[in-house]
Amino acid sequence: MANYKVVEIFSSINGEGKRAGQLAVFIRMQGCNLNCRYCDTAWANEEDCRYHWTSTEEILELIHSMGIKNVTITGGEPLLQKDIGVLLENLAEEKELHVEIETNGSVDLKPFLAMENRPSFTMDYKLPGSEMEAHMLTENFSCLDQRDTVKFVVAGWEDLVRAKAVIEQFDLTKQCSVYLSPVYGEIDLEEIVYFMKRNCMNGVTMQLQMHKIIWDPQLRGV
Ligand SMILES: C[S@@+](CC[C@H](N)C(=O)[O-])C[C@H]1O[C@@H](n2cnc3c(N)ncnc32)[C@H](O)[C@@H]1O
Ligand SMILES: Nc1nc2[nH]cc(C(=O)O)c2c(=O)[nH]1
Ligand code: SF4
Ligand SMILES: [Mg+2]
Repeated sequence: MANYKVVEIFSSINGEGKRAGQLAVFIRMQGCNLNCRYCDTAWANEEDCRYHWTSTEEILELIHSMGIKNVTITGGEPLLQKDIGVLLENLAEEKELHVEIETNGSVDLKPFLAMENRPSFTMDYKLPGSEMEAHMLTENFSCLDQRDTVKFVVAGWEDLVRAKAVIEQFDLTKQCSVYLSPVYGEIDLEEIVYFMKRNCMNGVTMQLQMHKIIWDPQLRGV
């Protein structure tokens, strides 16, 4: 039986991405292969973080019991779960659901492409401010289409400059949605708008994490 290390399941409005503001069920998995300097869920990556081995059936049942049609799988790094393909296949069969998966840009997406009704990927490209850029697999860009998003979380000017270079090098706005999002509380928000205007960044969306405005940014399960 396929099981997953789940640290929390909750419903909220999605604070990020194309469906920001809509209700979603969040499934957060334990563990990550990266260690972004600013990670807001570092607690979920700790070896001794308490998790619950949860089966595919239990996850499906919970989603149905909540009556919510958007599902966000996150972590930690959800694509590191050994059986994640089984969960994604099962969710893909539920045609009324819209499933998205938040992934850190270091895990190969190819194994998940063949599936019918595959989930939407929101793939981070980690910038210098994360100290994790060396782990990025740029081959992943060619796996993405209009269902998907590349997200750049920016800590400062250097990150903005690098994000622009990557967007241009891979012509990302033609391929998928492209988002710029601030590292919470670190960068002057006006600086992002100024940079976008100065560089005429058409087709790029700036987005703030809505849940950190509504609730205490440290709060879990929202
Ligand atoms: C916690 S991660 C989990 C999924 C996956 N490991 C990843 O990095 O995409 C979910 C999203 O939160 C973002 N994030 C983490 N810490 C943040 C912070 N301090 N401010 C803004 N966004 C942050 C990540 O960049 C990612 O887009
Ligand atoms: N409300 C809310 N929306 C989110 N969208 C992506 C999240 C994540 O942690 O991946 C997240 C989260 O933690 N909370
Ligand atoms: S990849 Fe995601 S979960 Fe892992 S450390 Fe970075 S932001 Fe946190
Ligand atoms: Mg979060």
